[in-house]
Amino acid sequence: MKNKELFEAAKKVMPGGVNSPVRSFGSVDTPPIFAKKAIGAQVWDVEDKAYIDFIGGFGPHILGHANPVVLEGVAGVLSEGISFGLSTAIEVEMAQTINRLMPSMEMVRMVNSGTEATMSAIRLARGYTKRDKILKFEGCYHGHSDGLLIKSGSGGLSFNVPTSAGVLDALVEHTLVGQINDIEGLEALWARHGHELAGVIVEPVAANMGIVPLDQAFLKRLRDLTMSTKTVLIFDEVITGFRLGLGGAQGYYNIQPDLTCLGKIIGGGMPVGAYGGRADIMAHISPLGDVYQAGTLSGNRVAMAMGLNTINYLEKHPEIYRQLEEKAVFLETAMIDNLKAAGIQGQVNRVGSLLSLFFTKEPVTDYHSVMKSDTEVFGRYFASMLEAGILLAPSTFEAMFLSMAHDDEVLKTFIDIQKEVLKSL
Ligand SMILES: Cc1ncc(COP(=O)(O)O)c(C=O)c1O
Ligand SMILES: N[C@H](C=O)CCC(=O)O
Repeated sequence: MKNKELFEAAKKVMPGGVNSPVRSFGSVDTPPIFAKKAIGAQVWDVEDKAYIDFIGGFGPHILGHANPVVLEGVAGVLSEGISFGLSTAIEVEMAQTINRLMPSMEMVRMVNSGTEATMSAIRLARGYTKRDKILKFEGCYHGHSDGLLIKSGSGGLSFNVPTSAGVLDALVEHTLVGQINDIEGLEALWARHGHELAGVIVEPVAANMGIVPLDQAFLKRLRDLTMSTKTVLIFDEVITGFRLGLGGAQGYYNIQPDLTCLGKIIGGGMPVGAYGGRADIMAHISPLGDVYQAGTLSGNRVAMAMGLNTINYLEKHPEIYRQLEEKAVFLETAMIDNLKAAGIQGQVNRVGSLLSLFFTKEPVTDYHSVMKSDTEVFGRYFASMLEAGILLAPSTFEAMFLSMAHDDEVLKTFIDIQKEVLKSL
């Protein structure tokens, strides 16, 4: 079946024709493609058209799609059974590996998605502190658990439902919302509510309203304030974990949170999540403590094997992070040049191998400047790039992910195509 036929068929049996809203391409007003396969930096759709891919599965494929390194031994794992309702040795190895590379994660609990990780970390913060309120930041996305779907980023922002229907008012009431990079606002909020806060959750690099770097000074102030009130600081590193470096964003910024949430890369593309942190806090998780959290498929062997294959490779080849940085700087510079050549006022934001292009003349440093970017122009840019064989994430509010499979030739092809597309807008 072709893309169009599949979408028509899908819409009859799946809400919006998709299992995750962003995949509908709804916010860029373009019919979606259906993927058939992906290898390296390329994705093919069901009509066998090839695209250079910058979605990267929304983050896990740092080594490129279907990398043999990631898949090694997986067939053997499958043939021995993948979930037993019992613990397995590979789960211990995963926790030890995460703990070695991210020492703030003294204890680790595996779950099946980033959503589960953040939801569980919030519950733990509340159980540990015996307080109700939490703080999140406008435009940050932490998955789709009720209490975090408030002024959120990603699909919520793209589809204009940042605060979801169906979320209890009581949860909205207990979720305070701040602004990233606004130290004064943070201090004012702390003066009023600091002692009521169980936890603060933050993406240390905002990556779900496009890429918006957080100032180190802001993160540092957040760390100091949370310490002063014994509020649990939670870094949501579902995207940044093992992407900005082996030590994640916390290593990159040299700021240690109390709890960390991981996902994506640690499953090598399989459903996965993890949360972990200070042993004295994690000791409140069942069966040690009274904060309950469980999972039939948690720590499943395929996700553990593919995640460990990825992490072990990254650990053996730490030069990868320098190489990714070089690729990303090359791309960033060329994108800025392309914008100039086309006479378009735009902003390229980048942290490590995460990039964003915003169609706005002012620097993008927070939620409000993100919202000044022109989503209609982005829609036209997206559609023309797709037509020309470049697959971008289908929203201004999603990141561009680079992988080791994006070699010079691939990057140059992107740059040449982008130059022409920008001129045509
Ligand atoms: C920062 C962040 N946190 C949490 C999530 C939720 O992860 P998942 O989609 O695996 O539930 C995502 C992505 O979806 C994310 O980007
Ligand atoms: N921004 C989200 C994850 O990082 C996109 C994934 C999704 O919602 O399908």
